[in-house]
Amino acid sequence: MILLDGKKTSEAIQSEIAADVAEIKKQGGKAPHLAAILVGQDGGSMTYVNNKVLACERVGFDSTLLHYEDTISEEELLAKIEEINQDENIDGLIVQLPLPKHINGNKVLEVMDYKKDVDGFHPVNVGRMVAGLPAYLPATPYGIMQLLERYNIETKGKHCVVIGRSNIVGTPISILMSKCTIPGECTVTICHRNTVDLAMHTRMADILIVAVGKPGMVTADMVKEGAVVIDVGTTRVPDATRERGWRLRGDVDFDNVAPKCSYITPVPGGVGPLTISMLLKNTLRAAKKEVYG
Ligand SMILES: Nc1nc2c(c(=O)[nH]1)N[C@@H](CN(C=O)c1ccc(C(=O)N[C@@H](CCC(=O)O)C(=O)O)cc1)CN2
Ligand SMILES: [Mg+2]
Repeated sequence: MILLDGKKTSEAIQSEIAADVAEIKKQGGKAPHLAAILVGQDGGSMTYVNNKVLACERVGFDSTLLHYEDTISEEELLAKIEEINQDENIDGLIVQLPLPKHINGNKVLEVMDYKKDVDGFHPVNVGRMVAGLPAYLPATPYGIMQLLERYNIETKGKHCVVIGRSNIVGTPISILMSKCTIPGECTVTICHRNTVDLAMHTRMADILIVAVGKPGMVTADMVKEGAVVIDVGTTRVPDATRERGWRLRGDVDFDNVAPKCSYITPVPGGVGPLTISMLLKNTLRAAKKEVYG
């Protein structure tokens, strides 16, 4: 069994990005600039956004963090986004999810300039990804593709089973894995809450990607011998032995599943760190006008 080291891969990608930024600056260009909007005080979201800002500093990007109270109205938030759309200094914009219930996430995405949508969530980027046109790919699926590529994992002709159909992970990764690109060329099955006999499907998976948010839901009996298992779950579960009172758990029962796998991602240290690196990569692509000219 080989552990897919997301931390190491993420560091390698960030070094490549930093070298690219240094070259841009050497040529007299300006640093890529990411703006991040955070609404409210959710602990996980604050950690992720802070980590994004720190990662920007590490690779030499400029960043702007806009943190609003969860009392901000939808109208005010949309107006802020319009402002950033017009700001020529800012290359990429993300709105950290989840948003408070009184704000319509779809409206927020649609008001964003799709050319700055470095999360790849705007319908234009989603549509272009499906059509196989240049687009910003959502960071987590993009990170999974990087892991498969950098570990030279064969995907062509394999059966990939995805559990979860979210717009952030499950749906886009299932599309990317089915495309005629490498990684890709898989036969893909998407499973969700209404799938009958989930284990029957997962046991057929050569590549199993789990993005549900239910700690330990994939048990050893659900996994084929030699499968590649990608665990996207990162749920905070209570743990009195830790100073902070919790630890992260993935969707896969790692201890019992790992011995059956050819490759597996740990949690933490698997897919999560790549989410941040691929956001940086998209921001660099935005600054270089690689996607939209
Ligand atoms: N606007 C967005 N919102 C959300 C996204 C996203 O891509 N764009 N994805 C997730 C959260 N997320 C980034 O935003 C994210 C999740 C996990 C990690 C990560 O590094 N996880 C580490 C552990 C970190 C920890 O100790 O808490 C790991 O798995 O090893 C980074 C980013 C939902 N919202
Ligand atoms: Mg994630």
